[in-house]
Amino acid sequence: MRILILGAGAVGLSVAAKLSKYAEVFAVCRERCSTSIEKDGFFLTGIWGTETFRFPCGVTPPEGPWDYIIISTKAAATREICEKYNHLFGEAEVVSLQNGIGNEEVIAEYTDHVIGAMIITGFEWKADNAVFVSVDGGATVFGRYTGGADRKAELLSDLFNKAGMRASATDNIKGTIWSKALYSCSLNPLGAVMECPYGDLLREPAWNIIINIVHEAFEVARAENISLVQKTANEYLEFLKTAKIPPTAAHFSSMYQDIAAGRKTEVDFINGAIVSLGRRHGIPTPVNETIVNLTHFKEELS
Ligand SMILES: NC(=O)C1=CN([C@@H]2O[C@H](COP(=O)(O)OP(=O)(O)OC[C@H]3O[C@@H](n4cnc5c(N)ncnc54)[C@H](OP(=O)(O)O)[C@@H]3O)[C@@H](O)[C@H]2O)C=CC1
Ligand SMILES: CC(C)(CO)C(=O)C(=O)O
Repeated sequence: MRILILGAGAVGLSVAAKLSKYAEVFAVCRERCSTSIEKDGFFLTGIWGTETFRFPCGVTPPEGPWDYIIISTKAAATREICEKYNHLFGEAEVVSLQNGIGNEEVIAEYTDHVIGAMIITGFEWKADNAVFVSVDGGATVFGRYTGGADRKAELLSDLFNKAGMRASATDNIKGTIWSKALYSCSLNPLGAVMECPYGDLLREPAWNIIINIVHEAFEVARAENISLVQKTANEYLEFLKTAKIPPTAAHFSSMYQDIAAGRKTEVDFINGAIVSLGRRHGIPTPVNETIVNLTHFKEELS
């Protein structure tokens, strides 16, 4: 199987490393990363174990055809990646291994072969050729975009499992992506602005804000006809508190890490997407809008 990973950073390089033992993989990454990886290998540490990997990577992808093309940039770069590399898409299944709402819609403008994914494992840069895998909030889930059972999504999930990365396939990838977006819009920006790990957000003043974020987002999800496992905002909040926060309680959000490193966050594709979809449906989302502004304010101050 031939797999191309486009925009390989903390997530993409780690996944490339693990898959490289079972498939022909090439990771398109920044030159600083490929230079270090070619010289010393790629170091993975943390809950997936400690191992050094060697796999092909660089700034220029080899020719296709590819079976799967995995996009693993931040959401803001999805269109740029599609513009630059859509000539390689061919019959490949193009997979969004990203956070946020809207990546699959962008990819679908360039190909009919779109697979969505939801990943809830934590990856932190340690060097240009080193990543620490910090937390595991559940299996990675793949599914045909926009829905339905799908053999190609199942095959990819099987390969991830074989390579030691917990995965499954779903016939409702939209619902799965939205469920992660609800988790991210509740915890990610607040953790960044307040500079605290997820576990601290269970304290009452933070939780009061999260209640409002989730209620607004839930109304938008309903207007978008998203099928979620939890049928009410309160049910989701209970799930967040009891099932999702505990395994990632010590984690500092990726937006916190982005701001600390002087990068822009993905807030526009998480809470910002709730705000813009809310506008489309005439649903007020003042708390999510405030969170977007607060996060941008924090980005500017840092
Ligand atoms: N890190 C985590 O714990 C998790 C992340 N996610 C999601 O996964 C996605 C990827 O996250 P993550 O890996 O952390 O992000 P990173 O920023 O570490 O990785 C993306 C990489 O793509 C590079 N890149 C951007 N554009 C191009 C291009 N045109 N050509 C080559 N390389 C390019 C970036 O370089 P540069 O920075 O120089 O632009 C960066 O190295 C995000 O949507 C994130 O929210 C989901 C679950 C957990
Ligand atoms: C690392 C983790 C599990 C927690 O936020 C995550 O999935 C993310 O940042 O998107």
